[in-house]
Amino acid sequence: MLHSNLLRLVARGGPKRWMSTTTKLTSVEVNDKTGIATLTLNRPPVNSQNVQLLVDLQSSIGEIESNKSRGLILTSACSNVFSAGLDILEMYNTDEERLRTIWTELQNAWIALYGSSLPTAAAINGHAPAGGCLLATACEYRVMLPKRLIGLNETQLGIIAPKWLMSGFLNVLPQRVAERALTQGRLFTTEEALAEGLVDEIANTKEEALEKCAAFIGSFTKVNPLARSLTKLQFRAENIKEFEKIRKKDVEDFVALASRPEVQKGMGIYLENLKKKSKK
Ligand SMILES: CCCCCCCC/C=C\C/C=C/C(=O)SCCNC(=O)CCNC(=O)[C@H](O)C(C)(C)COP(=O)(O)OP(=O)(O)OC[C@H]1O[C@@H](n2cnc3c(N)ncnc32)[C@H](O)[C@@H]1OP(=O)(O)O
Repeated sequence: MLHSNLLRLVARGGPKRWMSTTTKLTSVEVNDKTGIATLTLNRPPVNSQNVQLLVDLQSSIGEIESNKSRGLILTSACSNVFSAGLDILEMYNTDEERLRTIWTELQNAWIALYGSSLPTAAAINGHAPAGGCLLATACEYRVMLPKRLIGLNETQLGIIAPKWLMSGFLNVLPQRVAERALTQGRLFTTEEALAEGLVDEIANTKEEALEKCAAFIGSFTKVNPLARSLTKLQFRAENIKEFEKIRKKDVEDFVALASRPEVQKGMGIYLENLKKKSKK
């Protein structure tokens, strides 16, 4: 009781310490009382994942791990979007070297989060399609605001999510639900996501979502951290091993796919439609 009251107080603006951070598109704030770090994605308007955001994300995860925080909460500074996934503008009309860098940094960011020994939770305070869902499902626990969308919608864009990118999704959904959702490119509403187990709880505000994530991380207070992390990593080891085997080839596959003229044309149309929609 005392512990959960303390978490609530702290989530509402109790004593906080800003850590020194050299990154710009992510920030890290460690709560002095709980030792829990909040990692915020801060690339308005939609936290689309460009190389800089992905590199900053890795650096912030490293910072949190080396500062021995008790856990990590991933959230967004954007008011209605957790992350819109990869920055399509950055993948459009570019060269192979840039594509190689984008994909390598996406892989690096995913493995840093998925393979983190810390307890991790996502406070999903907005839409989380594609790469946004990837980051959320790399965490161990998800709390989402109502009436937002989450999912791997790649097939809707005519693209294929590789196996490693589905790992987190497959960790939380029954195979049958995951297969159907991935083949349909389905985006779940928050309420549907809760019913299927893609998210763990719903919160009405970002503050409440942070509080619930902190309570999840607080649930490990009495568990030996080494035993906890080794147990977590045993569950994830097979996916990590498979990923390590194919990661180089996966980069080349992505570069080949994303450079295809018809894929580039599709990206152009998709971007145009996004822009038209945002002007309405
Ligand atoms: C796509 C080709 C890929 C090639 C091959 C890849 C194979 C690998 C497979 C999987 C890996 C992962 C891939 C991805 O992550 S691809 C990205 C998929 N993301 C989406 O489909 C989401 C698109 N965005 C939206 O649906 C909405 O923006 C929203 C629901 C997230 C938020 O809606 P709203 O708050 O209404 O904002 P706007 O739509 O008005 O957007 C504001 C602004 O931002 C621009 N924008 C949105 N998303 C992106 C994005 N992903 N990349 C770049 N820019 C984006 C949008 O165009 C607006 O711009 P403005 O008009 O200039 O203001």
